[in-house]
Formats: sequence, structure tokens, C-alpha cells
Amino acid sequence: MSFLELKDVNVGFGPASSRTEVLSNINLSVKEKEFVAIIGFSGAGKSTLMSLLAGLQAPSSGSVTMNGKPMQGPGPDRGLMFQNYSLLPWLSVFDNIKLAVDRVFPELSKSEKADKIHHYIKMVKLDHAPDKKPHELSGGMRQRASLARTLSLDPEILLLDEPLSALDALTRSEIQDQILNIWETDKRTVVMITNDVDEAVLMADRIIPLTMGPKATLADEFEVRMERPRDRHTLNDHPEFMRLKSEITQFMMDLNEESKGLRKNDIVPMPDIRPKDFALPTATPRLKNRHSQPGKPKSAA
Ligand SMILES: Nc1ncnc2c1ncn2[C@@H]1O[C@H](COP(=O)(O)OP(=O)(O)OP(=O)(O)O)[C@@H](O)[C@H]1O
Repeated sequence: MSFLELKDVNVGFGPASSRTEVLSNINLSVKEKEFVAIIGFSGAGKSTLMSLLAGLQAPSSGSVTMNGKPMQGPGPDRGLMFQNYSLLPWLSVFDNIKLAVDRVFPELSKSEKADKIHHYIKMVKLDHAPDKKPHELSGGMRQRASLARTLSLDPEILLLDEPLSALDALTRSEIQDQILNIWETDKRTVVMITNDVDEAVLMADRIIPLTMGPKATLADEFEVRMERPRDRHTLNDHPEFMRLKSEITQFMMDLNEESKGLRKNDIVPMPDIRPKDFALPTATPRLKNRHSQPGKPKSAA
């Protein structure tokens, strides 16, 4: 049975007269403990898709189910992590995580909560900085704090919406490795949105492209049949990595070209009409006499 399932889902915004159909006919089935990457262009509807999976957005039609039950609103069983860190700036790393833990595990004692928080702070290698406020952290450290907060909720599924795209390449690979380590030890289900083909092939079991919007839909998936753990340092010599990377990149480029072609068809050719004369109309009497006093005809002087 599917763990998370979207069936014939459509999402549109706005009234009928000016409606934008963002997602169309989305069918997605995610198995437990799977790592699925959704890859797509900017503005295609990736975040809208993620909001559906998180229960933050209801479909206009179709169904979203988790564990066979219709999804009704967001819940702690789904841990969301966004590109922006969404940490409260006036709270330390520890207190940001505590806020989430207090809400989801009110039954735990103070020391049990502290143990839990420190466990995740250590997992993301921030044990040297639990008392630091977000402004005292680098971008990568903030994103790790945000990951620790998400993990501390013990979610059944991690929903990662381009969580690493604002980071430099080095920090990005470091956090990719951490997410992979956590996923491999804890074996949680992950759906990650990315626009980076290398990242998708390195991390995922399956990669599903989202076509260009409006009416974006999921295209046929690419299965990543590469053994784990995957070593980023030797990936470029791995024939399967190179094959997938080139196929997916080509597929995305074709999508882009196709959508440009569709846009061209939207352009209505105008008839080649030229005005007969570009000369300005002759000055009006009002302009001509604009310095003369009103109500005093010139002839009367
Ligand atoms: N609440 C909303 N009301 C109206 N339009 C919306 C709403 N949410 C999203 N859209 C529109 O849906 C389209 C897809 O937006 P979405 O944020 O899902 O794309 P995206 O692929 O995540 O983009 P990006 O990569 O740039 O973040 C956009 O045209 C956006 O304007």
C-alpha cells in the first residue's frame, strides 16, 4: 500500500474569470521509507505540490491520502523544511527546537525534552552552538538548526522544499550528506523538491520531473538504480550517474524548449498596418494663444 498518495489532483487559484490552473492531473504514490525527488523549473508549481503533501493546501479536485486516510490540514507527522530557515530570530537554536518539541510532545518531562533537543542538535553537528541566536549563525548552520527542529518532531515523512538552494556548494554538499546519513539510519520517508539534477541523482531512489506550468503535471519517473551509500567523490566516474544526469538534463531542456514553443503559439500575429502620416497635428488655437489674456481678443488691442 502507498504511504502517501495523490490521485487525479488539480489545483487552481482565483475566480473562474481569472483562474490560474497551476497543477493538473497529478498522480503520485510514495512508499514508506522511500526517497523521492521532484525536479522542476522555477514557477512550475513545486511549492504548491509540497503544500499539498504537507496538508497546507487542499486540492481543487482529486484526493491526497496518507496511510490510506484523507489528509486534513498540516500535522506533526509531516516535517516540512523550506529554503528559508523560518527560525525565530529572538530564540537560541535550543529554544527554537524546544518550541516545536513543547508543542508536539507536551507529555515529556523537562529533562526528556532537553535530551531530545540535544540529540538532534548533535545529529546535525551544532553541539557547539545550542545557545546561539540565528543572526550569530552562518546560512548552513541556520539550515542545520532548521533540520534539527524538523527532525525533533519525529515526523513520519520529511518534506524538503528546496532546502539547500540558498547555500554555497560546499555547505550544500555537507548538509546533503547529513540528510542522507539521517535518512539511512532513521529510514524515514523523504520527498524533496530540487532544481539540481546532481543533487537529485545523488540522493533519491526515484526522480520525478514536474512539467512547466500552467497546468503542470508529473512526467514519467527516472529510477536511480545506484547502490548506497553513494560516494559523491566518485560519482562523476559512475556510468549510471552520468547516464541519468544526461537523460534527465536533456528531458528538462526539451520541456523548456517545448514550453517556449507553446508560448510562441500564444502570440497573435498583428496585421501590417501603418498610419498614413506621422506628422503631428497642427497646433490648436488654444496652444497658439496660450500667452494671450483670456477674454481679451487680440483684435481689440
Ligand atoms: N495562493 C496562490 N494564489 C494565486 N496563485 C498562486 C498561489 N500560490 C501559487 N500561485 C501561482 O502558482 C504558480 C506556481 O507557484 P509555486 O510557488 O508553486 O511555484 P514554484 O515552482 O515553487 O516556484 P519557485 O521555484 O519560483 O519557488 C505561480 O504562477 C504562482 O503565482
